[in-house]
Amino acid sequence: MQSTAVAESAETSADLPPGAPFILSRPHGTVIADGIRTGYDSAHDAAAALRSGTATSVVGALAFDPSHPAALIAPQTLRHHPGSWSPRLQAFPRVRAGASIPAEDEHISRVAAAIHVLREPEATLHKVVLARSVVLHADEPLHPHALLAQLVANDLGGNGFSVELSAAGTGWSGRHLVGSSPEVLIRRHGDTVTCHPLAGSAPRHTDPEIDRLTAENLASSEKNLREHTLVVEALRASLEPFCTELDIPDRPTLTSTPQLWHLGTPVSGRLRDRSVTALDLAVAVHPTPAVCGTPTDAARALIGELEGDRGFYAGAVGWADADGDGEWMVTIRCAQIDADRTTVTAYAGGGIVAASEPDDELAETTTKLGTVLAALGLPR
Ligand SMILES: C=C(O[C@H]1C=CC=C(C(=O)O)[C@@H]1O)C(=O)O
Repeated sequence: MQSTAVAESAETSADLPPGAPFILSRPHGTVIADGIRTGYDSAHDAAAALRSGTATSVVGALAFDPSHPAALIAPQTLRHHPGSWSPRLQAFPRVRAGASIPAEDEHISRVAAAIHVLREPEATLHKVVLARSVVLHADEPLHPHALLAQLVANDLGGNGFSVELSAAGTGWSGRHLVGSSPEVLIRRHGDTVTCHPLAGSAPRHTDPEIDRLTAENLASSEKNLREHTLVVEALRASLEPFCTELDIPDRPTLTSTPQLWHLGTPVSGRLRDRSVTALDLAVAVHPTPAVCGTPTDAARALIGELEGDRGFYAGAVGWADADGDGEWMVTIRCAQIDADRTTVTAYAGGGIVAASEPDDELAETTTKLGTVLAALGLPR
């Protein structure tokens, strides 16, 4: 059995070594991994190592497509700090916005084509999440932790993550995934399982009255409630076999980021079998219809056809320890930083249902891209 140093620190401002391969900052605590004992490109191998005690903790990222390599490691040390990370902000190199992939018109056409399929009288596809990316160019290498620091500082809850992706193998060496996700895929603490699926969005407004009305409209929007229900029902089906009790409110509540309002449902359950780890649960529930669609296989096939490989966007990042506890976030509001650190690709998608409108869906992705763009000092 390996021994990984697991430290609990009382410091509020966690020290982040520049080479740390993993950090997850959350309002209730920050987890930092340092050093790499073993890399795993298979989530199943990592989960087995954790169960057998070969690894005493596992951190990293799952790709959007579960058949693609994961970027997981058993770290040398895993440190837990109370509260979110208090970053020291660093100066950025100049960053310029490049191409949208696909072009905005093409994204609108793809959404229109998906809506056509969803509206067919005999449609078996009920929802698909379509995404686009924007390529950004930095004049000088951009350290992933510099972007992370700004994302954490901008987020009200101090959410943020940075993961080194080399463990995924060829093509991923030296690349990073950095973001500030508001969506909890799964959290396990003892026998308590929680998650907070989000689906259904509206942009924030600087005028408080318009902002309030926007939120109210979102809470009663049939189209957004439909998008949301599909995610909650998929999670119910995935979690039921693992839980003796499952508490799922009938209606979602409003939750917000600096850029968006979302519909969210706080789900909680009691774990049937304590040998099931947070990583096992993440693998079991990913990808939810918040990033893929309903039914999963048909939606994933359409995404593959229209977008190609998403890499680690719309996957999951998180940690699990020897007790099986851990937390995994959905990798949205994020960017992949290439190995030379001058090319940064930011991603955003949105759930499409029969009642969606293509222009609104383009606007929604633009708003979501604002999380990363604002952190880099770029206008939306
Ligand atoms: C897929 C993304 O967001 C998901 C999470 C919240 C709301 C969503 C929506 O309203 O479409 C998406 O399901 C993204 O930000 O790239």
